[in-house]
Amino acid sequence: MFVEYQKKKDYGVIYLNRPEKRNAISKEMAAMLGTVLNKAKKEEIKFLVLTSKDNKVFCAGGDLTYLHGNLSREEAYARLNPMKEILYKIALFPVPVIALLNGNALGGGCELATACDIRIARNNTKFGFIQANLGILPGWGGGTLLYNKVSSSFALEWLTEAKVLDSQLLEKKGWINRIVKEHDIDDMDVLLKDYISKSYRQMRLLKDQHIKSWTNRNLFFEMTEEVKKTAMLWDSEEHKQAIEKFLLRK
Ligand SMILES: CCC(=O)SCCNC(=O)CCNC(=O)[C@H](O)C(C)(C)COP(=O)(O)OP(=O)(O)OC[C@H]1O[C@@H](n2cnc3c(N)ncnc32)[C@H](O)[C@@H]1OP(=O)(O)O
Repeated sequence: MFVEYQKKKDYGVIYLNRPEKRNAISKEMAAMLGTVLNKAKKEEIKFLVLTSKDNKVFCAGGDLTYLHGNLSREEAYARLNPMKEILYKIALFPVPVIALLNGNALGGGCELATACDIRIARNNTKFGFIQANLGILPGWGGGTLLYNKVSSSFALEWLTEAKVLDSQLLEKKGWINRIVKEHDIDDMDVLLKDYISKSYRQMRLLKDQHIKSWTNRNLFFEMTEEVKKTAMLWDSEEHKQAIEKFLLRK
C-alpha cells in the first residue's frame, strides 16, 4: 500500500510509502490519502501525524509521469484539484495534524507539509517550493496556505526564488516548529509526549481556535483559484521542457 494508516493508542499516523518513487504522489495515492483522512476523522484521536515510512524523502511532490507537461489546461486542473481537496481536508482536520518530516520535500511535498498545523523536521533535511523553477506555481493550494504559516514577505521570497532551503533556516523563518536528531525521530511516543498528555477535547478546541485565527477567511476559494492559475501555466514551453528534462534525465 502506497499510503498506510495506523491507529496508535492516542493518535493516528498516516505513512507515505512509495520510497522507490520518493513518495511522489500518484493519482492512486491522492485517492488513498482521501480514504485514510476520512477514516481518521471518525476516530477519537488527539492528533494526526503525517510522515514517510522510510527516512529518506518525505515527498518529491506530484508524480511527474501523471502530472506531465503535455496536459491541456483543463486536464492539468482535473489532475491537480484532488490534491487541493486533500490539503484542504488536512488544514480543516478537527484535531492538530503534525507533519513529521523525516526526509526532504520538494514541490507538492512542501505543499502537503504546509497544510499540516505543525512541522517537526529531522536534522539535515531540505525543503524546496521549487515550482517556479519548473515554469509553474504551487498547484495544490499550498502556496495559499504558506501565507497563513510564515510572514508574507518570506512566503513571496520562497515561492519566487524557488530555492531548496535547509531545516535550520526554515526553523528561523517559522515554517518548521522543531528540529530533532535523526535517532529521535522514530520514537513518536516520546517525541510527541506533550501532545499525548492533553485530552481529546482540549486538542479539538485548540485546533478549532487555530482555524479561526487564520487571516485567510476564503481559504477554499483561494486554494481553488491557485489550482486554476497553475493550470493556466501548464502548457508553457518552459514547463514542458522542465518536466521533459526530469523524465528523460537518465
Ligand atoms: C504539484 C507539482 C509538483 O509537485 S512540482 C515538483 C515535482 N517534483 C520534483 O520536481 C522533484 C523531482 N525529483 C527529484 O528531483 C529527485 O527524484 C529527488 C526527489 C531529489 C530524489 O533524488 P534521488 O534520491 O537521486 O532519486 P531519483 O531522482 O533517482 O528518483 C528515484 C525514482 O523516483 C522517481 N521520482 C522522483 N521524484 C518523482 C516525481 N516527482 N514524480 C515521478 N517520479 C519521481 C524517479 O523518476 C526515479 O524513478 P526510476 O527509478 O527512474 O523509475
